[in-house]
Amino acid sequence: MKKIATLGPPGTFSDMATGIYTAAQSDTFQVEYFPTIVGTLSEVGKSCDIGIIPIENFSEGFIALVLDELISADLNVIDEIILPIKFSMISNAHSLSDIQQLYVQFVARGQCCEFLESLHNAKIITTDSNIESLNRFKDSDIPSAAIVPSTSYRKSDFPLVCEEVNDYKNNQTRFLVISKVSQPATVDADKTSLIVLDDNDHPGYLGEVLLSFSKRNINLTSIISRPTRKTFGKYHFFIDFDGNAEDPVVADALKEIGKTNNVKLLGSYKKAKSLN
Ligand SMILES: O=C(O)C(=O)Cc1ccccc1
Repeated sequence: MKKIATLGPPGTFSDMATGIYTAAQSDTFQVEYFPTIVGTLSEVGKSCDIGIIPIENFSEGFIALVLDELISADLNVIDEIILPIKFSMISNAHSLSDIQQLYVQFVARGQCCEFLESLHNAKIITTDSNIESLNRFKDSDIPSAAIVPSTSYRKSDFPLVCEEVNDYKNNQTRFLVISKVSQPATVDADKTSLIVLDDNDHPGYLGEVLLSFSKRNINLTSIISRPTRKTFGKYHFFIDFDGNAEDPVVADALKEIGKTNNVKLLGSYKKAKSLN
């Protein structure tokens, strides 16, 4: 049976995304849980065949440490999943002003800024997963709180619950399905991800890359840079676009870009539908 790595413990949003993915596959998978996002990624191709990790929140943007891992590791993207994300705050205190400490996962923190700003007395403790926040809160013996997935608790168990503490009602996160072994793109793959690695900086560098797409009418869906962390002012570019790398027009664009740039093709896969 194939093994799939995801962020644990069970009940995280990553676990939910994993459930959606596995339910749609003909293969059966054994889910293996890891305590951190980077730890999850590092098990892909080792103890696990594939992995599922969050890559982008619709308001906060990309998760930098995932982008950095994709630059340095030899991994392929084979699918994506978009999940609605709703957070609640649960507490053992009776009023917000009594809360002394609050646990929140480091990605979740940026999605609940307004609510967290309103808590003046609480010390914020960041965690690696939303279920770690839940568990550490349950273990605490002082007035505490946690930001947790709205599906992860029973309202009647806590004296104080604030629902939908996420800044945006329509909050959602995109997850990638990652594989070490490159897999042939499915026939319905209509999106491609790549990284243009900065080792050819010159005037017009990015413009040339973009022109290879625009002159072929290929629609970019995202472009983002990450610093090389070797020299100030040097960046790698992550580009997502509509189309399959095996489509002749796309292949032609990639060939042209590849002539003068070091391109890391992450993969072509079926684009997930954004939720309204
Ligand atoms: O901790 C989780 O539940 C995760 O899967 C990471 C995460 C955090 C915030 C939004 C989406 C995913």
